Amino acid sequence: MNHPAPGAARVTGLTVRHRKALALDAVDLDFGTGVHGLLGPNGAGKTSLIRVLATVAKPDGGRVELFGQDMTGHRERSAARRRLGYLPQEFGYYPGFTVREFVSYVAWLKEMPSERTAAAVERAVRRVGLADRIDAKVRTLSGGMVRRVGIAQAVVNDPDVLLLDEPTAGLDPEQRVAFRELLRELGTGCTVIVSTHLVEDVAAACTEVTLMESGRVAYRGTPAALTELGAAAPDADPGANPIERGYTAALRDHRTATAGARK
Ligand SMILES: Nc1ncnc2c1ncn2[C@@H]1O[C@H](COP(=O)(O)OP(=O)(O)OP(=O)(O)O)[C@@H](O)[C@H]1O
Repeated sequence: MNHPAPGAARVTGLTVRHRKALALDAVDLDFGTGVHGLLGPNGAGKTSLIRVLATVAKPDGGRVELFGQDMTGHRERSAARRRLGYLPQEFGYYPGFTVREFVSYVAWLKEMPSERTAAAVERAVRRVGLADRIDAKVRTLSGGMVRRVGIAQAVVNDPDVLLLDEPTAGLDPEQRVAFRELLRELGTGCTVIVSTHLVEDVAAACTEVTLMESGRVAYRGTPAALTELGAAAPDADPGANPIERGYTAALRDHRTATAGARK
């Protein structure tokens, strides 16, 4: 039997605890080229997974591999970080920096060659639609614009794995549409993992959906397959859009299966 080649980001038996809370419970996931939407209720474990993949948190159990390398060693983590882009859920920035200064600083942290930095910063800022504010101080920007600066700093090094934790929170509808287009473009050559509560972002931009629930993977498939699941659900909420119905149906199936397994 042929096994597909492992993706650029892979976790096996990944367990993360926060004091008594089990945030991830022996999760196995493999992410290859494309845009992967991470969905799930509050507290499902999405941020915990992204933080481990970004190498900012250590797992309590299991294995994390990026670019085929185990992330236990300091040297491997440092090498992987240069090829990662990461937008945390709560994104820290320096309000007194201009957009250009801040994104350049991140490029420097990623050890980008200095002769490439200026053009890469301009391109990243242009990609998020902030070219006209590049020399504005970050503190003078709106919340949605600051989020876009966060996306720009995450893509400045042309990462091979891009991790975005709720990137569309606070974006206006026009910017969300533009952002989905950027995601689709990025996903053609890179592994993008994006957590969101906006199920329609997943329908519009993702090649694969991973639905988390209570630290486990509840569903994995294409957005089209999730939509089909919703269409087949007997008591679907008529007010919900097709993929939202799929989301609800997949969660319900997972909860039923988990409750059945406990009996
Ligand atoms: N710093 C922390 N201290 C204690 N418990 C935590 C901490 N961070 C997360 N948790 C717990 O771990 C579990 C997973 O949380 P996580 O933030 O990964 O979920 P999430 O899917 O990202 O949620 P949300 O959609 O609300 O952002 C939850 O039960 C949460 O309460």
